[in-house]
Amino acid sequence: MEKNIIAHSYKIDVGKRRTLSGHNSLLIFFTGLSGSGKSTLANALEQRLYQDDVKTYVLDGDNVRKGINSDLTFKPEDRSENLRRIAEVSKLFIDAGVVTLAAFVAPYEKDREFIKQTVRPDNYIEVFVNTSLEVCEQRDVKGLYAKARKGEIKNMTGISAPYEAPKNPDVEVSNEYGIEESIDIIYNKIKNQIRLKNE
Ligand SMILES: Nc1ncnc2c1ncn2[C@@H]1O[C@H](COP(=O)(O)OS(=O)(=O)O)[C@@H](OP(=O)(O)O)[C@H]1O
Ligand SMILES: Nc1ncnc2c1ncn2[C@@H]1O[C@H](COP(=O)(O)OP(=O)(O)O)[C@@H](O)[C@H]1O
Repeated sequence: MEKNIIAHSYKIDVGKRRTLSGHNSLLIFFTGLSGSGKSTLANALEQRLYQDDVKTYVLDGDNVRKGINSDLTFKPEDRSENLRRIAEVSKLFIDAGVVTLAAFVAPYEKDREFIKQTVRPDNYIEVFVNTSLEVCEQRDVKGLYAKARKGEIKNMTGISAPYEAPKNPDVEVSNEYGIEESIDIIYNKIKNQIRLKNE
């Protein structure tokens, strides 16, 4: 009992923590087809924020699907579970004051809405990387589209599984913009929501 009281007295309540200098609560969520440029843009934006001394972390397939979510496939229900866990992890990161950048296909509207509600809508910026299937397939960064066309991969988004395009994203970019131009667009959208270290 006493232990609980002591533990509680050391807890900073979330509202107070958010007023600490440099504390940020933001999830920048990049959605789009495989090869659309999500990871490239998330990492480039992270570099830009790094120059502002903002604490960041990038979540993507490389560090999530190979680790905490290595038990999941690309069936719709597993994608939902993948994104549910990503939402909960993002919530912890942003509660710790880290600007979190997430790059996932997230093809279903209901899963994206779940993420938004989990981190709270005020803390959520949706970036739709609207690169066409044609361009993604030409890039075929990981050779997945070729495999999907040959039937070697099932449930490939854009080929044999759907992508529900966001109807109302906060930001939309595409391959018509260069990488730097896309970063400028996204940065301008979020800069007022980022608290700088020395503010
Ligand atoms: N069937 C199928 N469909 C789509 N993508 C596939 C598939 N199989 C493997 N990959 C690779 O896994 C990455 C997508 O994983 P995500 O966790 O972002 O997907 S999802 O949000 O759960 O839908 C995706 O990474 P990115 O290319 O970075 O988007 C692919 O490289
Ligand atoms: N305007 C652009 N925005 C983002 N990526 C681009 C752009 N033009 C070309 N690319 C290239 O497209 C590829 C996209 O791959 P990646 O970022 O891994 O996509 P995703 O994470 O969506 O699967 C990279 O090789 C990147 O250099």
